Amino acid sequence: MAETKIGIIGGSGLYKMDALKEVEEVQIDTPFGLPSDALILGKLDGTQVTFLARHGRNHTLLPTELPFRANIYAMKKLGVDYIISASAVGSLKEEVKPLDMVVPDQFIDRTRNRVSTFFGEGIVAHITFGDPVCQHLAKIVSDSITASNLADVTLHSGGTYVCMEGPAFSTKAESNLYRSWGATVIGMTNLQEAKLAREAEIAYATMALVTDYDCWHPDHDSVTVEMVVANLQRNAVNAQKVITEAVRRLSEEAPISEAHSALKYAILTSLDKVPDATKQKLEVILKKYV
Ligand SMILES: CSC[C@H]1O[C@H](OP(=O)(O)O)[C@H](O)[C@@H]1O
Ligand SMILES: Nc1ncnc2[nH]cnc12
Repeated sequence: MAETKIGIIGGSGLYKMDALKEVEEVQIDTPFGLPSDALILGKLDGTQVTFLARHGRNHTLLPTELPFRANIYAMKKLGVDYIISASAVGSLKEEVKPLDMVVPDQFIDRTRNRVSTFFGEGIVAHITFGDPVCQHLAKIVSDSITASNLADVTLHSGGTYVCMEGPAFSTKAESNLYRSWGATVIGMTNLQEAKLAREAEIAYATMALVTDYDCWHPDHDSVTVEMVVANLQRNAVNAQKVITEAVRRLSEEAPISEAHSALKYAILTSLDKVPDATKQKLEVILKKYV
């Protein structure tokens, strides 16, 4: 099986990458169960990458049901050091319009039914998460959006992504609350991925595709799945162009990220006191340190 340093997680509307060549599907079992779908290994413009459809290729998993730990663990097992996430989001700001692209640099966690850590069962670790996105990778994604010269798409570099539980969209009171916090976009999936990727020492950044104005905007209809899907279909080709460019730059630059050493000072428990079963379970993540 080919080693691959670059992972792509495709969200709503991005269930496969048409430009992938020499494709191989691998089903990876993990101590946290099966990932959302088989991982697709292939070459994107000559660079080996791993692609995963976040909700499964037929969109069968709710945000709450996503096996976030299995997804990140499986990527780590394949040698992934960088993850680019493509995600549909609603806009919380007038100037961030449907079809625009945002590369968020902060998150607010409004989820309540999810496990967001690999640790526990005899090992305690606290990663630093003040800057939850890899700034080098985020810059590559932003620069790739600019370089792709997409008609009618404005890039917003930076901004706060509110991660809500779903599956229902927000109430107007919630949407306006997030606006009062200064947040930029809202989605249901990226916070756990970013946290678990950091724990697994994988650099993470998101290309957020704006599909709607959520429900706060007085001049726009409240968000519906129909609206999201229609805008995603318009944007899917753009998304793949940007990802191809970002993968090209990433394979050339291969920046060292602070994420790559996130566990260096984070693990509090002496490893000789960690139960063997836990060490085995986390082997893929801990191997540098044991
Ligand atoms: C189809 S609208 C709601 C759905 O879309 C986003 O998914 P993803 O982040 O995987 O692109 C949002 O988070 C919800 O899961
Ligand atoms: N308005 C919205 N709220 C939550 N997730 C979304 N994904 C796309 N649009 C969204």
